[in-house]
Amino acid sequence: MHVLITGAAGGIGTMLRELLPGHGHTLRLADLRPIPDTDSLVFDLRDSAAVRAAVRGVDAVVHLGGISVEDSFANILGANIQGSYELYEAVRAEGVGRVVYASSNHAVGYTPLDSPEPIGTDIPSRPDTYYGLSKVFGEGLASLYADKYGVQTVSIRIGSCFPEPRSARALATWLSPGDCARLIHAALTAPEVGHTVVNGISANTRAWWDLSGARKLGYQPQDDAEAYADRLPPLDPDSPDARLLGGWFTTL
Ligand SMILES: NC(=O)c1ccc[n+]([C@@H]2O[C@H](COP(=O)([O-])OP(=O)(O)OC[C@H]3O[C@@H](n4cnc5c(N)ncnc54)[C@H](O)[C@@H]3O)[C@@H](O)[C@H]2O)c1
Ligand SMILES: O=C(O)[C@H]1O[C@@H](O)[C@H](O)[C@@H](O)[C@@H]1O
Repeated sequence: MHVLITGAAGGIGTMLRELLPGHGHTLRLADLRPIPDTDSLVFDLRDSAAVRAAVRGVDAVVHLGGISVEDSFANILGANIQGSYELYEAVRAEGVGRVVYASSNHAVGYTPLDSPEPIGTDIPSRPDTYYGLSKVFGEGLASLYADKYGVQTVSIRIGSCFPEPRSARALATWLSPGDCARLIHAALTAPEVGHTVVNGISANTRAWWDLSGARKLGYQPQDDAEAYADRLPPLDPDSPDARLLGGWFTTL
């Protein structure tokens, strides 16, 4: 498939630039920042004309662009809320069939981790930050554009996607680079997804998230954060990281 990646200069974008071509995809790259040694597109997602030109002719968009941590409401409003709106408007207008949307665990970050059952995606929105709130908006936007205009989206509530787990919390939430590419490939290619929300982590021994939705798309995770457990300090059972899905973001 011909795929536009927004936010392609970022952490996940950098991993996907390496890994998605191995799944058979041809990439067009976009970000606010130039990507050295590439002919990437450089524009702000709030620029509707630039966004429209960027999506023209692709089969799908992997939408990673935006602010990926907590910030002022004004900044989140521009980059994540308006930026995602401009992206969906462009996709609709140019007849692009599919978006893979980088949602986040922080859309449901105040969910308590006290259930004996794995946590699915059929839980209420409980954003833990303005950042998480923008991900609730993004999932709502995807739902609207699927129902009203037939734009298909897989919204992936990503856990913690970094080269290695960075904390004891990430022993549950880690999404390895390889599994991230496998999940995004599944989200790009699964038939008839309408708007589907899935959780996005590796096959972690300590996972509290249910991966059945992602597996239904064809995702077969191959990594487990447990391999890094010896190197990380233990989880304090009284800390937000142990008690709430969004962990320390609830303290921001
Ligand atoms: N890394 C994770 O663990 C994780 C977890 C959950 C969700 N996500 C989501 O996945 C996506 C990618 O995450 P990441 O870790 O690579 O983040 P990142 O911050 O490294 O990358 C985001 C990119 O978006 C670009 N960007 C920001 N504002 C923009 C704008 N107005 N117009 C155009 N581009 C803009 C930035 O320049 C940056 O390169 C983000 O949407 C993030 O919220 C990431
Ligand atoms: O919860 C997490 O670990 C991650 O959640 C993502 O949404 C954020 O973009 C990232 O900065 C966090 O590290």
